[in-house]
Amino acid sequence: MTDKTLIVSAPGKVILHGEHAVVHGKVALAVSLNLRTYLQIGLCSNGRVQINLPNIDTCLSWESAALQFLLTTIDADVLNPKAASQEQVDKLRQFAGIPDGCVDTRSLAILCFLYLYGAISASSRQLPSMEILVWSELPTGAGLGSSAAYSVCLAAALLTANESIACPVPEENGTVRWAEDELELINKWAFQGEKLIHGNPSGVDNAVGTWGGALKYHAGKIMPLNRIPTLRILLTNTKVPRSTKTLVAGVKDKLNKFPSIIGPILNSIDAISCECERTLAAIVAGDSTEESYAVLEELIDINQHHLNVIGVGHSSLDRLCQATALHSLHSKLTGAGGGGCGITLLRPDTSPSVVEASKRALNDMGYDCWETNIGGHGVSLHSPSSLQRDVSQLLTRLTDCQ
Ligand SMILES: Nc1ncnc2c1ncn2[C@@H]1O[C@H](COP(=O)(O)OP(=O)(O)O)[C@@H](O)[C@H]1O
Ligand SMILES: C[C@@](O)(CCOP(=O)(O)O)CC(=O)O
Ligand SMILES: [Mg+2]
Repeated sequence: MTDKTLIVSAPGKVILHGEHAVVHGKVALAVSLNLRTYLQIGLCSNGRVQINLPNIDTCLSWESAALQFLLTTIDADVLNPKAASQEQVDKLRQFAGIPDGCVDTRSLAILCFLYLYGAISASSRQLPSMEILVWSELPTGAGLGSSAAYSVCLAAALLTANESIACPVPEENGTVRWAEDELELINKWAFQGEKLIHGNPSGVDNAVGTWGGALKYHAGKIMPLNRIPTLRILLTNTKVPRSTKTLVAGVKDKLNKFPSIIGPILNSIDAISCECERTLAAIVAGDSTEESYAVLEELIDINQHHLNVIGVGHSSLDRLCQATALHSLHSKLTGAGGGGCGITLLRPDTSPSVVEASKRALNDMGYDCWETNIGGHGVSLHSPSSLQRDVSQLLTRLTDCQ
């Protein structure tokens, strides 16, 4: 068991195309964001386990002895991650006082932590005393993969703390990543965490959180996208709350109810992702960029209509699309929809005045709006001095008031 304080981080993501369809085995294209979730873990000897989640105003602490039931409830092999059974989830719910069917932010975060902590500790038959602090730059529950970044950080930190994977040493002012097989293990455990939060996740979000960059995800296969141009994307948060778990379940119900109506729409979304990939490659190759951007814009419009048809749109997102269309810009929801965030594609030559006017219009509607940098690196371990000064100060302040 390592005795150091560790700081890990993982990026959020933007799904360009394929959300929801990817849950049903279709292709999705996703890129990591420069917004990250940070987790600080310190092992201690006070016989307690504490988890502090300031983004969701939650700080819980248990006597390790009270958590002993985890070792009898969860019989997991750390090298072979498996999903929590219904019986295990029921026991975790009972312990944490979470009624069945509760999908609020706090309940899902606690269930995810308890399962990963119990399952990753189960092989060593020990429940280490620790303090964990998780803080994120990502809005929670807005379609930017905060749940996956949370699960990836927890998996990486817990696996490193109990020495199931190596504890690489970052250089002064540096960050370091794990070996490929260790990243695979982190990703698999994070997927189990996502299952507790999403119900039936595709795995695309935790893959981006683990590996970063741009990737194509298809039926569990992760393929890095090497031929994509530097995309300019305006990200807008409508601030309308929603739950991925509820929206994913809604699409499944619709598909079961109308398989021959919804099935073809999911196939069409799959085709949109593939066409988008080809068009991005054409831009990199320098083929008629103007025309290619026009294709990307049309794909965004078609997909936004499809997402409305499968029931994951929202009037706040319709207003976002209309507001940007007034400036000849094209937008779609990103992530689970139902509110949350939308993306607007900017062309390389979209003028600053158009961007500013669009942002102003969206701000006036009460939305947050900013131009993003995409392509943040995957899950990483930080030396404290490598953190940006504002992040470092915030973690210190939050640690001091624990
Ligand atoms: N920083 C965080 N602290 C605690 N819990 C978090 C944090 N970020 C995400 N979560 C968990 O993830 C859930 C949000 O996941 P989800 O509905 O999939 O939205 P998204 O992944 O788009 O942000 C929250 O309800 C919470 O349980
Ligand atoms: C709707 C979905 O495709 C993406 C969900 O993303 P988010 O949780 O809204 O960031 C679900 C999934 O792929 O697991
Ligand atoms: Mg999520």
